[in-house]
Amino acid sequence: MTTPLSNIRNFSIVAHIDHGKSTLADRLIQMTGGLDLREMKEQVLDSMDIERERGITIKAQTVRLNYKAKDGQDYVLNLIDTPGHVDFAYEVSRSMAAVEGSLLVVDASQGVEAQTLANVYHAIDANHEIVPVLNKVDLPAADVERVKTQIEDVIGIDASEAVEISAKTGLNIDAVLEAIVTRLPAPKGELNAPLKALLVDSWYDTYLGVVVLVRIIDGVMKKGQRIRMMASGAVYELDRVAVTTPKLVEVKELGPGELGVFTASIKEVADTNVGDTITEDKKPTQNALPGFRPAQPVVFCGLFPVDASDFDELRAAMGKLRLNDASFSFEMETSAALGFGFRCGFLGLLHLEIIQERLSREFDLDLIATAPSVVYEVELTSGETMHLHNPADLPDVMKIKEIREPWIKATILTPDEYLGAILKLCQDRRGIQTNLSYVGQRAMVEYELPLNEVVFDFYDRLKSISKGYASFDYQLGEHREGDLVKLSILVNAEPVDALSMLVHRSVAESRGRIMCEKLKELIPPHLFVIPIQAAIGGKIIARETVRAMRKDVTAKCYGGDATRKRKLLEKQKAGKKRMRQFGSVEIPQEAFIKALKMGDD
Ligand SMILES: Nc1nc2c(ncn2[C@@H]2O[C@H](COP(=O)(O)OP(=O)(O)OP(=O)(O)O)[C@@H](O)[C@H]2O)c(=O)[nH]1
Repeated sequence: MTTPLSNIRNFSIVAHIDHGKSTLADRLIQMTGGLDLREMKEQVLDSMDIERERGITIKAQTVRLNYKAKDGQDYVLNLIDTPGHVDFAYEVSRSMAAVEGSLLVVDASQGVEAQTLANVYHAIDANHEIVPVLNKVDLPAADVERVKTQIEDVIGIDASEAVEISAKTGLNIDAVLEAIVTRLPAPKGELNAPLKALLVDSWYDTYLGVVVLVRIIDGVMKKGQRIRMMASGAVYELDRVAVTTPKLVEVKELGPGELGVFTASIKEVADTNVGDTITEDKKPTQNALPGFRPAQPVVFCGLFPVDASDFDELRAAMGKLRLNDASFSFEMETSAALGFGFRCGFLGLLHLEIIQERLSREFDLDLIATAPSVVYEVELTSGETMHLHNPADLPDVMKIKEIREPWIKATILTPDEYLGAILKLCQDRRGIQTNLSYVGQRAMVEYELPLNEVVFDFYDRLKSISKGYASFDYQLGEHREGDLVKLSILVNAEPVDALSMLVHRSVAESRGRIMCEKLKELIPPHLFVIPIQAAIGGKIIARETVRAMRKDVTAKCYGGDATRKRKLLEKQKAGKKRMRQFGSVEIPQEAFIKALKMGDD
């Protein structure tokens, strides 16, 4: 017997980073007996180690709670915990499509902040009923009235009935549960219609294989059923149907309005399309649900093992990561300086750093991330056109008729106060403004921009100059001819292809100078002077020098103190591990990321 629709509530929690979303989720689980205290590890929903250490949520987690309300009825509350960081906005919007309402958590001592706005817009766009929750009222700095006014002025939703809580002490958590029941709508759906379910997410579990998270819209999903993925046409037989509390608990069936998971011996995550509609093979629904646009990579770069013999391990590791993170794309690449590696696409700089951190931590791989690039069309004087993935492969300029670069149509939403700084940023990145209008309190500006001006730090620059309030989306446009030149970086007169990039002639000199200045700070002194140069073709356009210094760290410890000498040499050896040898110069691997940040940080 499935739960009647009127006794189901599906909701997400949206908040600015660190405002208390995960702590509140833990409290709700504790209050509804999802797990007993012994099982309640700190932040039970933030499952990945990196999430716990960085204190951020990456994957949306779903929990089913059983709650006896004050009206004496039993309710099923399905909670989706969503990522707060903008890199994972795509996860947020997908989770929103699966539920009917949101708790908007705002730290009563901080007030409405960047991601509060960015994430609540996702909830508003998904037509959610929104219940404001003021958290951390235990803090002396909490100012409930100010924050209520702010929510009404900045976001434009009524906060007079905001629930005031402390997720830390447990104050008033029961009022949140009552608000979920009384103020959020029950889902709609037809029990006797053909099965129609939304594929919300999928991941790879070492024991269960591919697990798929679904929201049932109509009909019933049960073990043994033959289902069809409407986008791919693939047909599977359900091995098991379950709910996550957050432990996985098998159930006989899932009815309309319910959130749950299934396994069906699906080989890999890539066989599932998030946003797809799932129906019963022999009695399919007539109309599929509106799907999701696949997440588009915003940042592209090359990833290479510091130690070339790690290549096969890197390939295997990336395949495993891809199983769990469908938004991470990669293809093989070779570099003269770095050997074999992969050109990868990410949702943003944080996503890049997390993938790199996971690869080094979970697979013990030391990697180098190279200069970002996009795919250029190079028309040669011979008449043929080549697709250039790697700037290092640019043919001799005498053979090039023209280079065409990909452009995008970008839409930026921002509170009016940041508009000026954003227009300047777009101008500096060769942007062409095509439209400027107002959507409520927000300015909406549309720009055509070269993709190579966006791939690396545009997104982060946009966030930092707008304090995270601006949101950015883009559609790929056509390729256009551009006066592009290859900017090479030479360290100790050796070209480092991993740092070469194609840039517009008008910005080549300033980019070259910034790169040399950064590398001068990032490359440690050696026993000899190291010249660092930027060049276009054979012409040097910028130069810095790394001074020489005595390198014998043990020179200071004389006499018999062998222990100290050994410790110092061990420390020096460990430091070498993360270096990459270029000719006679050792370049630390983080230099490749930091040198490329064009911002002032
Ligand atoms: N004083 C106080 N601290 C709280 C309260 N709720 C959460 N915190 C603390 O605030 C910090 C962030 O809490 P989280 O629940 O991880 O915040 P979050 O919104 O989940 O952050 P992300 O997972 O990064 O999105 C933690 O140190 C919590 O202990 C509260 O009610 N009062």
